[in-house]
Amino acid sequence: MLVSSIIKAYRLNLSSSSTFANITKRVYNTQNYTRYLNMSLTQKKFNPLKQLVAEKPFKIAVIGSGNWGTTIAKVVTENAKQYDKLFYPIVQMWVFEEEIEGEKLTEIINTRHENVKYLPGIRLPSHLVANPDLLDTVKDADILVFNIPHQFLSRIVSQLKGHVPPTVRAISCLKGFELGDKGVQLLSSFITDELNIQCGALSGANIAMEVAKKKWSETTVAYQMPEDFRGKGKDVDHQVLKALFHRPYFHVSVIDDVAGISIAGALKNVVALGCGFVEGLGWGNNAAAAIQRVGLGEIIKFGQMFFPESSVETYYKESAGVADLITTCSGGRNVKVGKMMAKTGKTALECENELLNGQSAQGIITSKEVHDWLVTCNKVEDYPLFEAVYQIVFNNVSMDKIPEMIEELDSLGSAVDKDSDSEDSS
Ligand SMILES: NC(=O)C1=CN([C@@H]2O[C@H](COP(=O)(O)OP(=O)(O)OC[C@H]3O[C@@H](n4cnc5c(N)ncnc54)[C@H](O)[C@@H]3O)[C@@H](O)[C@H]2O)C=CC1
Ligand SMILES: O=C(CO)COP(=O)(O)O
Repeated sequence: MLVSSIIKAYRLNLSSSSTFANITKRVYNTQNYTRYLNMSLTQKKFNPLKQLVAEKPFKIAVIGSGNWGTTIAKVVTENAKQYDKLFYPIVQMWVFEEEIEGEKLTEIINTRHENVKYLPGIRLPSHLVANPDLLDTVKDADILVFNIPHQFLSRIVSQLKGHVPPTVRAISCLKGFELGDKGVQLLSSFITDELNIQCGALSGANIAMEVAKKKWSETTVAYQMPEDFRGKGKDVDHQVLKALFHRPYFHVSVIDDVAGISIAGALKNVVALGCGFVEGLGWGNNAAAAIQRVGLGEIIKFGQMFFPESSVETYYKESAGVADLITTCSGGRNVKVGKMMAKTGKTALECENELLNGQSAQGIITSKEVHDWLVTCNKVEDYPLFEAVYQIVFNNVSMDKIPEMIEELDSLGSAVDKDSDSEDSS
């Protein structure tokens, strides 16, 4: 009886535009959660996304094949196979070609189904095709998933200009900003402006290797429906994006706040460098937590100041917010680079080269982009942590000075420590 009413609830939901998350909420609301847990797996596996059908299955192309690029390509290829009425089963992945011990990386991926350089030890689906030709990769694609280190985006986009019809939709998985004539820009907005295509973003607490190993995590996809939406089954909407990225081990929440998730994703990399500094100095967990607290405040302030369309809620409710800050500061590449800088005295670029085997710690460049932008706006003093990270990375300022550099002034406008110092010496 209960089971049939839950299945009925599922079906009711199907006829509305509810998402999987809403369905789960309804099950919770029945207050028969324990009995729900005891339902057979077959009943639980009823998946409303399987009902989605496209008039002509959407072709997917992934641009990028690094650590996260390859992982996301694996995720969407698994879904292309699962949702065969919605997606074309073969996914193209553009690879910046390089030779590994005399063999082309694309050939290795296409024959051994492993990206031995950027995602070693992970078996890739056989219908994921590595392609060294950018324009051939995107030919006839309906959905472009951008996933490269953000310093390469503008060059890639300029090569794509004139080769992507305006009906194509895109998602940017990059974390960073574009700083150009228009000031500081979201990468999704940059893609939209340059290619004249609608572009959303994917961002979350997602260390790539964990997702690649199918360890459970969450993410946030943000997409605003375009004015020229062509209709259900003909165009990309939130449900299609859920089907594209959601896996049993990779839970997706789809929202509208592209700016919020993008700002959080870009700036947490700068905070993670700062976190690495204090950890590398051996200052302990309290110091790391202090950096994250100040960092979260500056992230939210940056969003409100420069992208007022972003929602503060996104920073604490979504995986792309504080959860991403926590995971990156625990085990990401940026925190590792910061730690190594503190322990060895080497520069950020030396540490990136030595630690990451061709991968990128995006916080290094982002800290410069943020600094340059804040200088332009005369707002440097409002972001003492971002500025401290920039000064340490680019001007060799001593990390020991972090507490002074980020210290908040008391109501009298003076730093409390100065008083206590004079007490000590008296
Ligand atoms: N790795 C991770 O855990 C996560 C990364 N991200 C974000 O995803 C984006 C992509 O990161 P990853 O895939 O990890 O890249 P990565 O850090 O592994 O970078 C290596 C990639 O850059 C490519 N590359 C090197 N030189 C190039 C050039 N001149 N032009 C074009 N490509 C070149 C390499 O071929 C390789 O595919 C970044 O913005 C990152 O912040 C987001 C979530 C998780
Ligand atoms: O974005 C990430 C986790 O969500 C990865 O962070 P790193 O680039 O610091 O590894």
